[in-house]
Amino acid sequence: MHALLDPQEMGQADRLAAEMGTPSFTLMERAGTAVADVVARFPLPTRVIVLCGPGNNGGDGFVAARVLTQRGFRVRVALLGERARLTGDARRAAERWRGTVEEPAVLDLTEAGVIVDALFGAGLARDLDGAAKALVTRMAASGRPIVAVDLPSGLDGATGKVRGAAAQAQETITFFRRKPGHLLEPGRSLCGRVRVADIGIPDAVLDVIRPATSVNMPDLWRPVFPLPSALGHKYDRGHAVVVSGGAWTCGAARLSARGALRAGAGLVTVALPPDALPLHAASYAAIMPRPMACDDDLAALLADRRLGTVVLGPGLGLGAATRAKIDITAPGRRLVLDADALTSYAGVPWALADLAARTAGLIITPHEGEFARLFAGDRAVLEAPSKLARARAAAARLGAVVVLKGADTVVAAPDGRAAIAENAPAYLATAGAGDVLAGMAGGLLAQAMPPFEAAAAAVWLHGEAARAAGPGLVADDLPEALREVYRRLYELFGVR
Ligand SMILES: NC(=O)C1=CN([C@@H]2O[C@H](COP(=O)(O)OP(=O)(O)OC[C@H]3O[C@@H](n4cnc5c(N)ncnc54)[C@H](OP(=O)(O)O)[C@@H]3O)[C@@H](O)[C@H]2O)[C@@H](O)CC1
Ligand SMILES: Nc1ncnc2c1ncn2[C@@H]1O[C@H](COP(=O)(O)OP(=O)(O)O)[C@@H](O)[C@H]1O
Ligand SMILES: [K+]
Repeated sequence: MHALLDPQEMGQADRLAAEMGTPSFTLMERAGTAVADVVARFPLPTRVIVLCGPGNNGGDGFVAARVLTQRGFRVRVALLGERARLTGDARRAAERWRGTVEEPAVLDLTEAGVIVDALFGAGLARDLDGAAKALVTRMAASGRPIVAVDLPSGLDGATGKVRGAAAQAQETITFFRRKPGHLLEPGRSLCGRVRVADIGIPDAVLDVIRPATSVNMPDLWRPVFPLPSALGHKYDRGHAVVVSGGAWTCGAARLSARGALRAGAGLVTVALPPDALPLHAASYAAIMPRPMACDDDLAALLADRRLGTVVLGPGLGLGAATRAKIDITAPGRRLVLDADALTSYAGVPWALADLAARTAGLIITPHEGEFARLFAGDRAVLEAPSKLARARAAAARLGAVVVLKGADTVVAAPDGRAAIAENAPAYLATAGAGDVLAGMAGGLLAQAMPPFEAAAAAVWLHGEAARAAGPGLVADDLPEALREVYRRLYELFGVR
């Protein structure tokens, strides 16, 4: 699993590594050397300025400065704070640096060919202000390439938020595993290219730490991903239902239905108002339209308990009529709720929690606007410290899997597991893309994937489909592009 460690967990990894035989100063030596390796890609005789902070991030900077000097670079080192106040490993690293330690104020940062930002990393404890903020602001204004040690200083590794100030890095070198702040915006953008250095912390520490957050990658959901079997048939591959709006708004449900089919659902039924029939029939011949002139028709259709998975929301309209359809559908079924379905619960998340308890599994797929509307007034959720924490709090509140969308889509489960996506290209933000995603999640849920894994797989596949379709994509391209993505995924999973 591509685990992500928050700063506390990273500290634990550090301590466990020491218990398993690798002293923390050895880790610092390796970390600083790894930073030097990255900086050494700049050509000799590049002038390097290393800005060290008062803690171990600064210690890494001292090590990097020493190694770079040995390799022939011209290195100047400045320390934020007093040298006499350095302690522990950082003090030892500073003692091994034989050159001058300057005041940051005397340096012209624009003279640097590259700046090493070793001011603050995992130990950032509060917003930058005073001299620290001024130095980071100067560094940002220098226009020089910056290599950040662990994190751009001022970026919070747990949240991806900027605390006071942070300078755009060209590259960031972090250690052992990435942190959530490397993936959550604006952190991801600020880090530039992120490299992960192996500094000798054994993977076995993860068995103790058991991190709950990971990058959304296939290894997260591979064990439960539905692969077609030679002995199987379409009825083994799940039956998803998409509930459609009328003729004027049914494009959204058409996209969802196509997403569900291409994600591998064996059958997709669309419950639709009669005026939407020609449009759905023209969309995919493979979908099965069923008339839904009134709620009783929906109830009659769902009397067939094999229709166990339902997608509701895209283009469905707001308010009581939509809530009524959701009420009819929920008991004992797996549901994906998106768009209008979510806004129909604006400000009453507890009603959605009640509903979730009646389902056999619920995934919700809000974008930030829908999320804010749904949880309006719920400060514990809306004011949680990061997008990751908000999604987790929401999942716990609802007893549902929450897909909080965006460039850094977070999937969170009520049990605390969470995954952050990093594969969605910016051009995925286009009308209807979310409708396809909801359908794909429904398609995977129908194939008996558990809700967290179904949601995570849908998000990853959706991002890959966008990349496969390429720039200029419209939402209609996404289900088609899934064929290529599945072909590659099957290869990866060894399916012939
Ligand atoms: N864990 C590992 O396995 C490994 C970790 N390694 C490295 O250690 C780094 C973490 O080191 P760290 O814990 O010493 O914290 P660090 O980022 O240097 O900052 C703490 C210092 O900053 C200060 N300070 C904080 N906020 C401030 C503010 N807003 N404004 C001003 N000052 C502020 C704070 O002062 P205080 O809060 O005590 O007043 C303290 O002096 C990690 O990022 C990685 O580079 C590697 O060596 C390899 C192995
Ligand atoms: N900047 C971005 N980079 C990558 N993906 C994005 C970005 N912004 C939004 N997305 C993705 O685009 C999709 C848009 O969905 P949504 O907002 O529901 O649109 P719609 O309602 O039109 O379908 C989501 O999957 C979201 O994660
Ligand atoms: K840093």
